[in-house]
Amino acid sequence: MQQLPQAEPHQNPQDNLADINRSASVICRVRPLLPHETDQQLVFNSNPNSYLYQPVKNRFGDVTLQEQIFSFDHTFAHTDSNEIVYSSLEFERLINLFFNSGVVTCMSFGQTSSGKTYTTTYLVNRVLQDLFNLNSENIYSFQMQYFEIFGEKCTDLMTGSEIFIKEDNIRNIVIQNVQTIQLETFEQAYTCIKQGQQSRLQTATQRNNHSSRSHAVLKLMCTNNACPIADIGEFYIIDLAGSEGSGDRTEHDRELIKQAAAINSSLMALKSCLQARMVASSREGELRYVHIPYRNSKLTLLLKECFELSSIKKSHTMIIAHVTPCEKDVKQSVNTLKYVSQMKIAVQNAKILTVNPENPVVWDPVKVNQFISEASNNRIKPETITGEGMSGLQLCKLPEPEFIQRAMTNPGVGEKAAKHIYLKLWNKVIDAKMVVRKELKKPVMTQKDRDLQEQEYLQELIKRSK
Ligand SMILES: Nc1ncnc2c1ncn2[C@@H]1O[C@H](COP(=O)(O)OP(=O)(O)OP(=O)(O)O)[C@@H](O)[C@H]1O
Repeated sequence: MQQLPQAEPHQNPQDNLADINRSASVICRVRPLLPHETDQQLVFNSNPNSYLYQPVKNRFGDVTLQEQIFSFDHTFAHTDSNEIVYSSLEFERLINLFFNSGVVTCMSFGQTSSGKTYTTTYLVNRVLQDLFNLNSENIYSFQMQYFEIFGEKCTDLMTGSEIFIKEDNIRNIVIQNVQTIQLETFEQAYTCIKQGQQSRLQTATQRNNHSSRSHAVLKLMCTNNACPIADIGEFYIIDLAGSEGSGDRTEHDRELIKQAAAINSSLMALKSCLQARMVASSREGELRYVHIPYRNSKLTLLLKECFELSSIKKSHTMIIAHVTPCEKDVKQSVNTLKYVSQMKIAVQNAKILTVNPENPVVWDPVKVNQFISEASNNRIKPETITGEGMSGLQLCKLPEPEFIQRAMTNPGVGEKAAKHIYLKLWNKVIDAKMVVRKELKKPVMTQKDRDLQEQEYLQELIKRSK
């Protein structure tokens, strides 16, 4: 068979990585051949794109390698170590976003035995190390939740109890019955995670002696002790269960077939959301609003923020596509690369919403107090509801009975009046949502529009200088 061209030397991805705020990056990692795969041909090359060499037979029976190219923000060859992956992807920037109330999601995607757990385990340890190293002045406190999703069933990996992933009344995702662990040192966090990993659903399959049969989600949270009203930062590190092609399942028993079906169906839901997200991004104007079916699985419900066309939160989603270098896995590898590289196109066109000051969710404590005073004609003292101060998001998260009870501590304020103020707040939330919908339908600015705007701006400057 034809020789595979040599992998290009490792490159610095700095310029390739997408903007860290409100965006995403797509990465590809190829693992090396394993000792039992020495009879397999390496069919990958990488950097700066991923080239896949698909073996094809011509009519004379000769096998040649046909090149396919996929575009990623960064690719790692089979020779790159875990530390090269970690340092090249500039996790420090993601940690900074997390410290600044952002939502970071890093997920490993790919077929069974492609190296997802190998990469994720290392990333988790390095992120935890850096969290504590970068927090030497104890400005931040960290908490973690660690759970697995198997089909529609979610289990806390620390306690073994069933947990529930749901949407609350302001469409935030909440996880009920999960244990939140306060993290004090790297060593304690490391021990907790090791313990959780041992509880994860794993089975020996024909492709992997320790195949993960569930999606493992580590959710790290960060509170800013210097600024209690700052939103909590969230950092999700997700080791997805591997997809299995028919060739990977020939020796499966009943239980394994059931597991494979559950894995493949939730990955299918994830792929549908990625696809819908891409369609939405590639459209303009009225057609831009596309339904993203994130409620179709617990996994996609949890990842809702990653598919949002627009959000007021700063976020970054990193998807690491894992592939094996083997010739026999080409079909599955093409599938993985195709789906994940779509996300790059989607993200390039992501829309950043202008912050609507009328949206209670973005209010600062001063604006919150002003609203309570004005809406109640000064009958309610704001501090009776907000204590030492509350952001708008915190106010919206206050359960209705609690809000009413606090408001009624003011003389002369009855239940009806308290409820009225609560409804006024919620009307504002709903009005803000309608504005978002309208904004999404606005056409996205083309390069031509931007050039025109630039020209007008220059002319204006010239006029003023005269
Ligand atoms: N980059 C790498 N370098 C060396 N060995 C690797 C690398 N990536 C994976 N491996 C090895 O390949 C095997 C399969 O890896 P791993 O269990 O991480 O796959 P996986 O994608 O998580 O599989 P599954 O979806 O079945 O859980 C393991 O023995 C692992 O040590």
